[in-house]
Formats: sequence, structure tokens, C-alpha cells
Amino acid sequence: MDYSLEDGKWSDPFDELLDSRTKLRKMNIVTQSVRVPHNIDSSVENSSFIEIKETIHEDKPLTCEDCFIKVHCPSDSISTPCDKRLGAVLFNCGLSPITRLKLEGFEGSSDTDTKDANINVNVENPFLNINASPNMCSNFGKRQLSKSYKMVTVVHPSSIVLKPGKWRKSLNNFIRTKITEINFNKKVERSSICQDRKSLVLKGEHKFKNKCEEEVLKYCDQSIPLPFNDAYEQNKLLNSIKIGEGAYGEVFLCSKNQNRLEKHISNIVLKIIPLEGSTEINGEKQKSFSQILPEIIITTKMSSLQTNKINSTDGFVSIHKVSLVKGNYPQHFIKLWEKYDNEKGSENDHPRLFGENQLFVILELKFAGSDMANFQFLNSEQSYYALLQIILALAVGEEEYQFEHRDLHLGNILIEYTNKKHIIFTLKNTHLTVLSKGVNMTIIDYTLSRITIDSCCYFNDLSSDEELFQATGDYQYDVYRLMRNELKPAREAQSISVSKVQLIPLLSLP
Ligand SMILES: Nc1ncnc2c1ncn2[C@@H]1O[C@H](COP(=O)(O)OP(=O)(O)OP(=O)(O)O)[C@@H](O)[C@H]1O
Repeated sequence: MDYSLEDGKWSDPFDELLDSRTKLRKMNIVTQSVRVPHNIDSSVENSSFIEIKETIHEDKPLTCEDCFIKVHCPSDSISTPCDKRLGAVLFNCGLSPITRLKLEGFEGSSDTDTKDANINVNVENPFLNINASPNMCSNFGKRQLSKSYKMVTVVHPSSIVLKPGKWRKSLNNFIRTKITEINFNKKVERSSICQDRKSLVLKGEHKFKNKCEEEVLKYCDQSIPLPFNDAYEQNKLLNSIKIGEGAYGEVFLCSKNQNRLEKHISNIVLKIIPLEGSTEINGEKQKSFSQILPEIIITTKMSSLQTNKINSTDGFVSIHKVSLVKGNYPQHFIKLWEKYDNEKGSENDHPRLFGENQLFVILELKFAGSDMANFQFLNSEQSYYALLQIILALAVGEEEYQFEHRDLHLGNILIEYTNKKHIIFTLKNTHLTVLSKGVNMTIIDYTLSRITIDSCCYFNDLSSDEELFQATGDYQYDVYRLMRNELKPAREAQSISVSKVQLIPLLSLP
């Protein structure tokens, strides 16, 4: 029975507030002067936060005099989004604001209102104290209100302040564009592991590499790499366009024309990942066969949950095919790359730098919509059911494969509009039906994920990846540290049988 209200009709007090900012001002809930810091703060880490003075008169609009800034140290606090702290005072309703967070990096908000603010920031060499304890850092990240009562974020000199989402991409971009003197040689290669619960399955580097290459070819249903240009000829692909990029790959959308204009497969996404080359790409060492293998296995397994009888879900991206190709980047993809770069600006390196012996893995995925960081929900109810879909998909994945995503930020959750009224899940043989409220949610990007299949655990080893645990700039980065702390006892006990779902808060729900 559907007890929810008609699609698009339902709204809670907060939706009304969101309808227009003018209303907020009329209600004295928000004033020009405090709105900017308030919104910025919802995606800023724990370097500082605003507190409202207790003497506040509820019937009067807030001004900066009513607030003071507190500074916290990351070692002893968590960067709870500030809207939670302010929520009780500013938004007297059951739900916290669902904001589209737009923190454009370490320099503060991208909000045009902050343009003329005093930016008290020195980004020339923020890594100098990179290994220093934040406790010992006297001028630990703080913010200041400018004369015009606007808030800016100041870089914490002993940590890396990044925008939320694709942390590795942001980090590499930060290093390449902002650091003039890099005192930062601690890059650790992430090792990939296919580990038995008790002992390593594969030993010896060379054997291991060959075994992984063989395995990758097996998943590709190939015996040798295919020539890139022939396998993905321009006339086999229609309406191609570059739609996204990550630290490791370029993502294109196209329709695949299988038999020269005869059979037409609807939209597919090609995620193209360079492999095994010695050239650094996007500030990263290229992935090895052993590092890509877990991603291929995990993507294939999670996709197969669609047809599983006992635990099933469509919530993980569908994979049609994997290919291993070799050769220069085809010209038609280079053109699409350049078009994207001209229109949106790419943070990645130009693909012309790949030589003729370059290997790539290409994941052919189903198009699953746009990412949640760029999506605006119609109302709270829609976001609530979206969240339920994600939770149930994770529950199914965890039940079947002890799946942990471990990097579930907004950029890795895709949303597509759907006409389906319900989304169906099967969990331990029980059918569960969730209202779609017009949206279908899909989880992508298993670079950091881990699953267990028949007592064999597949994952990339994050324990030596210090970068992952040093970034700040969003609550997302605290979650990495919190999870590491949480798992320490298990690691110390040499146990890897952990079945916690890591879910970076998706929405600012109370
Ligand atoms: N199946 C898909 N449907 C629609 N868009 C997609 C799909 N897969 C990827 N994308 C788009 O491409 C972007 C990059 O993809 P993805 O996160 O898989 O790359 P990545 O290189 O693994 O990223 P990271 O830097 O996090 O490792 C996504 O944020 C999304 O916008």
C-alpha cells in the first residue's frame, strides 16, 4: 500500500523554505549576512565552526554579532556539518537542509558572494608540516569573517584540504596546480590483494603479475589485447560524448552499433583506464593488472546481483563487457576529450601522451544517470526513498558478498529518472519493495571496495595509503579516518572479516 503523497505534491516545512530564499528572509530565518557562512559550513571540515550565542532573540534576524567561531582540532573532533549545529536555531523543522554542496576546494566557497572576502590563505606550501601532529600546529586552520561578514576557509597547514567527492583526483590536481615547492614524497603505491582469509593465495611478484594478467584476460574473454582503434572504431560508436573523468580513467557515453547500423545497443558508458605503463597519468602511477583485477571482479559480481535469486538488486551498475586493448588513444576519443576540456575544463592529462604500446582496460557499463553531487531532489520524500534504495542495495551486497564500498561519496552514486513506481530488492529470499518516487539509484566505482567470494577476499589494500587518511575539507575525509580507527582492533587481531557498511552520509538528515 502506498501511503505516500502523490509525486511532486509532497512537501515538508523545509521544502517550503527551499522554495524561495525570499520566504526565508521574510520569516527572518535567514539574512543576507549570515546565509553565506551558514551554507559554506555544511561541507567544511572540523577546522572551525560557528556557534550561536545563547542570548539570541528568536524573533530577530541573526547577524554576525550573534555568532562566534570556534576552532577544533581534527584529532579530537568530527566535522559534523554545521547545518546540524545551527539547525535547531535557524531551521525549526524536523528535517535538516538538503543542500547541494558546492565547495570548490580549499579556498572557501565558490559562492560569488564570497569573492570580495578577505581570503586569509597561503597555499604555496601547505604540505610542509604534512607529517606533523595537528595538535602541535599553532595556527591550525581557522576561518575569519571579513568586514562584510563573509566567511572564508583557511587552509590547515598540516593537512590536505580538498573538495568533497573524488578525493584522489582533487588531491592530484591540487598538487599539480597549487604546489610550487613540493615537499611531498610520501606517495605510496597502493597494493592490490586477492587474499584468502588465512594466507595469501599468490606469491612471487612475477608469477603474481602474470596470474593477474591471465585473470584480466579471462574476464575479457580474450587471449591477447585487442588493437584499441579497431576494437572501438569510430563507426561502431554513435553519438559519443565524454561525460566524466576520475583519477584513473576517462568516461565516455555512446551508443554501440554492433553490426554496422543493424543492431543497436542503447546507451553504454566506456570507462577507459590506462594500465601498466611507466608514464604517470593525472599525477598517479598507472594501475597494474593486480590493481585493476579487484575492480573488474567486484564490478562483475555486483552487477550479477541483478539475477541472483536469494539476494538481488539493480542498485549496482550493470556491466556489459570488459576489454583489454593496446595502442595509441584513438583520434575520435581524443576529439571528444578536447571538446569536454574546452567546454567544462578537464583536470586530467591530455590522452595524446599515451604511446602505441599503452594498455587500457575498458569497462562497458550501463548508463546510470548523473551523479548525486549534481542532482537536486524535488523534495525530502524523494531523497528519503533514494536513501532507502542505497541502503537496501548495500544490505543486499553485504549479505551476498560481505561487500563494502569504502568510498561512497556523492560522486559515486548515480541517479536516473524512472517511470517505474517501485524498486524491488530481494534480501535473504524476502522481497522488499521501495517506492521510487521517480528516481532510480545506482552505485558505481569500486576502486576502493572489497568483497568476499567463496572465502576469497578481493580488495585494494588501503592501510598503506596515507594520502587517503590525511585529506581534510569535508566530513567525507573524517569518515576515512573514523573507519580506520574503527577497524584498528580488527586489523591488530589479524582479522579481516569485517562486515561494516561504510556509508558516507548522503544527505544532511538529522
Ligand atoms: N555507468 C555510468 N553512468 C553514468 N555516468 C558514469 C558511469 N560511470 C561513471 N560515470 C561518470 O564518470 C565519473 C567518473 O567515473 P568513476 O568514478 O567510475 O571514475 P574513477 O576514475 O574510478 O574515479 P576515482 O577518481 O574516484 O577513482 C563519475 O563520477 C560519473 O559522473
